[in-house]
Amino acid sequence: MTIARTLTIAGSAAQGSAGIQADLKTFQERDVYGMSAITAIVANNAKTEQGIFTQPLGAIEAQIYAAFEHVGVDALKTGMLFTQEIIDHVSAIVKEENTGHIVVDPVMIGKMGSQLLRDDAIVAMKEQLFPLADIITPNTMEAAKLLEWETIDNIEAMYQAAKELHQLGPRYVLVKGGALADYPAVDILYDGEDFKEFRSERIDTIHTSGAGCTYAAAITAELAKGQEMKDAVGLAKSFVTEAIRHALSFERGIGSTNHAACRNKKI
Ligand SMILES: Nc1ncnc2c1ncn2[C@@H]1O[C@H](COP(=O)(O)OP(=O)(O)OP(=O)(O)O)[C@@H](O)[C@H]1O
Ligand SMILES: Cc1ncc(COP(=O)(O)O)c(N)n1
Repeated sequence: MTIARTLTIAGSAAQGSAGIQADLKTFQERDVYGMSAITAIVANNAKTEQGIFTQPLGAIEAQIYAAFEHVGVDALKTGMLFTQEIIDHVSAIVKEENTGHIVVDPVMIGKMGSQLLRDDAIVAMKEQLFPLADIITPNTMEAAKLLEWETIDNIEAMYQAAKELHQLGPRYVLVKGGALADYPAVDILYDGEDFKEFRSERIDTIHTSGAGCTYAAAITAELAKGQEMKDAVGLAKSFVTEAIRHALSFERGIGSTNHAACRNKKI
């Protein structure tokens, strides 16, 4: 039996909703083979680096090589990379090894407030990683930070941001509008020529931890299976919308996107 092979290079989110955990759960739900290279272990929900345990560069490198050498990779995704050193190292390996698709989710701050990318690592993300990417998937806050804009608070600004981010070298830019509370959940895809909007109704829930990771992981899975980018994003959008609709509350603040919400549906 053959199966599409996916790799996530990201942080471990101990509470299970986001990061590596969200990615592997999503890969499983999308019927692809999932592998992981853990960059950091995140065991905090607070606004400090306490509880963030960065992995040594050698350990990150060994995990990525294990995936490429023992199995092979049809598509990979990056999530929390945290430091400039990790971005430089991962970019160099991916450039040398990869022949498949690359999805870059420029994770910066977790929904629960953890800083997941240091400010001095943003330049490396833009210069080293974005030119390698088939698609980058910033939310509005991340897009504004990448462009050194004060804010992105409407759909016109999302369009403009997608255009400017495309100049940094990725094949596609997907600006996610989940944080724009006055609008439906609109995301803008741009390929350097054409725009496409992906819309869903806004679901009234606070339990969206992991939504961005789940969305990018689902895109990665669909690309690994051979879908074209627009179809991959469309399928992933439907998947993440259901995961938010059936989100899990653990009655302790922000709960989790439900990665298994589509298990018995045809999406
Ligand atoms: N309340 C909501 N209802 C419906 N869709 C939503 C809602 N919030 C976010 N989304 C959608 O979920 C996907 C993830 O977007 P979001 O903007 O939350 O990413 P993110 O901020 O990177 O997520 P995370 O911080 O969880 O990684 C997008 O398709 C977005 O439009
Ligand atoms: C290790 C890790 N990676 C990514 C996220 C972002 O996801 P969210 O913003 O939903 O918490 C996270 N919280 N933790």
